[in-house]
Amino acid sequence: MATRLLRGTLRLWGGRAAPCLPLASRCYHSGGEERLETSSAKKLTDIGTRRIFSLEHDIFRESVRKFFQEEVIPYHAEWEKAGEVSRELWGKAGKQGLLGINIADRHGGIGGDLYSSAVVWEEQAYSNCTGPGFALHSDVVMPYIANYGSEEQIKRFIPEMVAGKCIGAIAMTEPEAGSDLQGIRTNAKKDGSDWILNGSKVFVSNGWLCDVVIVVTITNREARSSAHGISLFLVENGMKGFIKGRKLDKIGLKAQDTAEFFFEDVRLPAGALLGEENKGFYYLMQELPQERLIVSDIAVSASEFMFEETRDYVKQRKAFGKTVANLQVVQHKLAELKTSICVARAFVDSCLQLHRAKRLDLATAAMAKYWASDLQNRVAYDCLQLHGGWGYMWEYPIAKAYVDSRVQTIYGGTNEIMKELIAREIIHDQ
Ligand SMILES: Cc1cc2nc3c(=O)[nH]c(=O)nc-3n(C[C@H](O)[C@H](O)[C@H](O)COP(=O)(O)OP(=O)(O)OC[C@H]3O[C@@H](n4cnc5c(N)ncnc54)[C@H](O)[C@@H]3O)c2cc1C
Repeated sequence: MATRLLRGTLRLWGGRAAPCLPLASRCYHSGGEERLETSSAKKLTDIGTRRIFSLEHDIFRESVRKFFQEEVIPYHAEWEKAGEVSRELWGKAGKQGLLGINIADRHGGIGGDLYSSAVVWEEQAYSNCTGPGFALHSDVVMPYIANYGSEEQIKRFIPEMVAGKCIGAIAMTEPEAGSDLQGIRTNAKKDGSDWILNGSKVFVSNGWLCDVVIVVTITNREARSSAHGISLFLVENGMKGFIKGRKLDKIGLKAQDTAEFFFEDVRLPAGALLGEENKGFYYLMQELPQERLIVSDIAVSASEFMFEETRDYVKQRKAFGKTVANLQVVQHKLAELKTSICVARAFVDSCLQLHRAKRLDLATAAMAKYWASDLQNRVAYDCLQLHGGWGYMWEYPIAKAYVDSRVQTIYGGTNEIMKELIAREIIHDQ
């Protein structure tokens, strides 16, 4: 399996094997002291920076960057019009070894480390293309199946998902319940050994294209709290009574196929239950820090991208006989932006390190998500402003980056909920 991760890499090495692989199961040399942090690098998006990464990650990053440049950027405008990316892209990503990187190879995943997954999240943010829901599929949905699924479920779904033949989604939010997950109404009742599922879900990323969706469901209304009566089910496209409503018309993420679902007496076999009955809320609490870490890493990466776009723009745009970059007020704004982004990068890199060591707690992940996504929106605002009127035009990448930033403070748990989690930890009696 590991060879798949290196497929792109090998090309760069002229077909020779790279010195060592960034595998989850293997101890490898980190980059060490000689690697520049982004604050000292020529560009915030440079390859070969940040001490959490190694040379092997750099080689992998080269191949991922090339993938986004060749297979995603040229088609993205077309996908924005269609409201979805092509299925073919998923197959190409699977062939390139970009899906399920951090899933153990004993489960049919690629067996790469967390940092290699982060390389894919970051390179997608640098490409300014938000259509492909790779991070959600690989690093949100697949871990639930790998960590809580039966052997049969793992064998059935993981290899197909790694190949990009089966697209995954997760449906928690309902029209009447988002932040307050315990208020969901979608329910499953036992009928012999089967379950009968009824209800609806909304805002499901990858929803239109997905082949399998994890549905968060009430299974015990009499539980001492609703958190103790929630279960997860794997629901497959084409099941009778599983209806995909429509692709939702969003202000940004135009190529992302966010959808709504209806479940009308969907008969689920016992084998569709993911993990144990009524343990769903516990599984969500275990997995949500990773989802929030992804949002924070993407937020900082998007900020790095917007900063570099803006640096280039102000250095060539002329006003009052000199470039805009020559104006001191602009220089100070750039200094503020760069400092804020580099400070956020340092914290998020430290969270990546903690998570790799399985030490990232709920409140720290919430801090990263809240801080980085808020920053992304401030950076988007200031960078668009520095582009003047052209920044408001869709043909300029900053316009797309601006609208795509907005949702980051909302999904994965709103930033108000993040503050609740952080505050709870602060006032919690030791
Ligand atoms: C593009 C997009 C993609 C998404 N993808 C997915 C997905 O794949 N799967 C999925 O399940 N969901 C997804 N979501 C849903 C997202 O996670 C929810 O929108 C989010 O959790 C907020 O829930 P809500 O929209 O119901 O807002 P509400 O819960 O109704 O909140 C409304 C406002 O009240 C505030 N609020 C609520 N409770 C509190 C509180 N206790 N203290 C302070 N303020 C509070 C909120 O912060 C918010 O500002 C997606 C959403 C979007 C927009």
